[in-house]
Amino acid sequence: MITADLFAAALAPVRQDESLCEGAMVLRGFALASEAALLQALDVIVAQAPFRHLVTPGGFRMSVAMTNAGPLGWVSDRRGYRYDPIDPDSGKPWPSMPAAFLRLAAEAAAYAGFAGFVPDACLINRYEAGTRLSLHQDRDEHDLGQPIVSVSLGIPAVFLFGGLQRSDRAQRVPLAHGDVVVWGGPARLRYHGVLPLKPNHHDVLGDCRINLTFRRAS
Ligand SMILES: O=C(O)CCC(=O)C(=O)O
Ligand SMILES: [Fe+2]
Repeated sequence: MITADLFAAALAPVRQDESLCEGAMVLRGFALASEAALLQALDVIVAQAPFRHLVTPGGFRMSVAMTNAGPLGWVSDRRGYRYDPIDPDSGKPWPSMPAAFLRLAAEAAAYAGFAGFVPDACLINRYEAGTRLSLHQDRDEHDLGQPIVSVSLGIPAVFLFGGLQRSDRAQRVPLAHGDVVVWGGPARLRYHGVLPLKPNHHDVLGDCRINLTFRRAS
């Protein structure tokens, strides 16, 4: 039955997942199936909590513009980094976590081996040409047993995925619209960042890249 097998192989969805290390995976195109729902939900969030440039505790304006959805939002100011249920710009709770966000995050986490992921924070980053995110660890979350799920939308970027020490050599991972990266378990505290974006254009999102990172903050 060679022919039938060939047909089955041709019809199976093409998934090209890449392992970055134990506990970390790139799921190519994983978010494409829910693209329309994600973008619609994003519009609702940004209307309620517009993108803004936060200030680091050291007093520098971050080049990435940020907002949040969910019960907790990540904020930075002169007092430090923290999760806060209130948007400091509006004085109101952050926009609620859309169902399409929750579902995608849970599905991607489960696919990468982290079943039962229920994020309570989605940090939304907007990058333009030249914007970068320097190497850092995501370590403000209470339960480091839960993974991070990161969804790339819009123009491409090069993601840096390093080791457990800042000085460890980082892998350069090109990320395109719809790609999802999941890291947890032994990879949860790996340093990571984003190289300065090259000017580019995306049909739906224009000249920017939007990244959603789902976290269990509490
Ligand atoms: O934009 C990305 O791909 C990574 C974002 C990130 O590391 C973060 O928001 O902590
Ligand atoms: Fe991060």
